[in-house]
Parts: sequence; structure tokens; C-alpha cells
Amino acid sequence: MSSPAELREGYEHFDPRAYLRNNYLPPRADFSSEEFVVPWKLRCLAETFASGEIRGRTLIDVGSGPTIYQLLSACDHFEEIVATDYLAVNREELGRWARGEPGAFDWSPFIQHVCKIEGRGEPWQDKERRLRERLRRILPIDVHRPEPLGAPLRPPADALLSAFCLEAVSPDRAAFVRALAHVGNLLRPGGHALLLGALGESFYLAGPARLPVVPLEESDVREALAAAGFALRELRSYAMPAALRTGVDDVDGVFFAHAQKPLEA
Ligand SMILES: Nc1ncnc2c1ncn2[C@@H]1O[C@@H](CSCCNC[C@@H]2Cc3ccc([N+](=O)[O-])cc3CN2)[C@@H](O)[C@H]1O
Repeated sequence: MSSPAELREGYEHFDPRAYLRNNYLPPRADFSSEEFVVPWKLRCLAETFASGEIRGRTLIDVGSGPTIYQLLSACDHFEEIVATDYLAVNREELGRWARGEPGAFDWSPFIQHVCKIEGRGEPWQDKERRLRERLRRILPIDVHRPEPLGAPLRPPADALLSAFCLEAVSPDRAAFVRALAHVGNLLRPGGHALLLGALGESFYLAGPARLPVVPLEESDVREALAAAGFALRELRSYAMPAALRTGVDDVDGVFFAHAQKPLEA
């Protein structure tokens, strides 16, 4: 089990470009079949937002890392998207994309795929422009703090999204529950929480960094959400095929959870 100090030290060597290469270029960024992990993740989000039930003024993305794919369906339903990450290098990577600067990561295959599965015939450049317009703030965050942003979000977020962050920064399941409770403080009562995360993962690589991950099973996710005070709406799992087990981590699968913070505080 890693200590919080070891975790912090590990993240000093996190290389965003290596992380993007490991997870968001082929073979993992394969859009040719719904059987592959990226189309599965994008479909979970597109289907959940398609109902129109999850909408409002602000959505906060917890531990965005250097990625924006997780915001592509959300951005149609919120006036403001707040991205967050612990590392300045990741916030800078997000800023480069948001400003359309040269050298930013090319998310166009992901944007094109989301427009295709949303089935509205929307030009992908329109969705790219809308996300860039609505991605208004990129803030530092530490989910180990009861107030992860250092101060309460005013007004609290109407929805919360987090992809592959909490299990990757929690030394054990109890820390995972605490991090969930902390980020729940950013969400208004009745607000929706959407989580994507790794199942059965104990480490992942990001360039020189080798980061520990608390291995979770679906039951751990279910129990953690309940312990953190969330009401579970839906929990889906994906098993990582052999072709996508590339050695950049030892992830067995991916979970998608849709939960809600109860109205009564
Ligand atoms: N205390 C903290 N509070 C908030 N964020 C923090 C804190 N410390 C570090 N961070 C921040 O959290 C990190 C988020 S990236 C975590 C990566 N998770 C594991 C990786 C992800 C992945 C992705 C895709 C697929 N797939 O199959 O498609 C599989 C996998 C499995 N491996 C990083 O941005 C760091 O900067």
C-alpha cells in the first residue's frame, strides 16, 4: 500500500504526453468497434446525457488530467464546465487545447466519434467550439482535502464528473471513500455524479512515473458510493480485452457509475 507521500512524489514525475500516448492513441484509441474501450466510455456518457435529465449551470470535472474527451457529451447540457487537476503540467495541457494552440493534443477523432454516436449530424467543429467556449475555468484540486478546491464552489456544481482519478490517487479503499465524500462537497443536493474508473488496477505508467492504484471491484465502487452518501442510479462494467492490455497498466476493466447526491443534506 502506497503512502500519501509516495503518491505525491510519484506524481512529480507524471508525463502528460506519455499518459496521452498510453491511453488516447491506438491501440486503445480504436473507434472501429463498440467492443473497444474508448467507444464504450464515450457511449456511456452520450447515453446518460441523451435523456436530458442531467443539465444545469455548472459541471465540475474532478481530476481531468490532460484529457477533455470525458466532457464532449456533457458540454451540451451545461453553461459552464470547470476542469480541475492536481498538476500544473496537466492544467497547462488542458489550457493549450482550450486555446487551440499549436502542439495541443488532437482530440478530433474523439469529437468526431461523439458527434456520430449522438446522431444529430452535428459538425464536429461545432462541438469542439462549444466545449472551448464553455470550458471557462481550469483549477487546481486535491481530493484528499475536505474542500478539494481550497474553498467551497459557489454556487455548488449542478453535476460532477470524474474519470480515472479517485482510484489512482487513493492509497486504499477507505481513502477512496473519503475522496468521494470530499468531491461530493462540491455538488449541490440532488446533483448528479458520473464516474468512470479502473477496475482491478494496481499501477499505471505515465512516462518515468509508475503510479500505484487501489484495485477496485464493482462491489467496492457500489459500497464506496453508498458510504460517501450517494444514491446509485446505474453501474456498468467493461472487461478489458487482451488486445488492449498493453502493459501501460494492469487494468482488468472499466466501470461507469451514475449516482445522485440526495436532496436532503
Ligand atoms: N490529490 C489529488 N487530487 C486530485 N487529482 C489528483 C491528485 N493527485 C493526482 N491527481 C491527478 O489525478 C490523475 C488522473 S489520471 C489517473 C490515471 N488513472 C489510471 C489510468 C487511466 C486509464 C485511462 C483509460 C483507460 N482505458 O482503458 O481506456 C485505462 C486507464 C487505466 N490507467 C492525474 O491527472 C493527477 O494529476
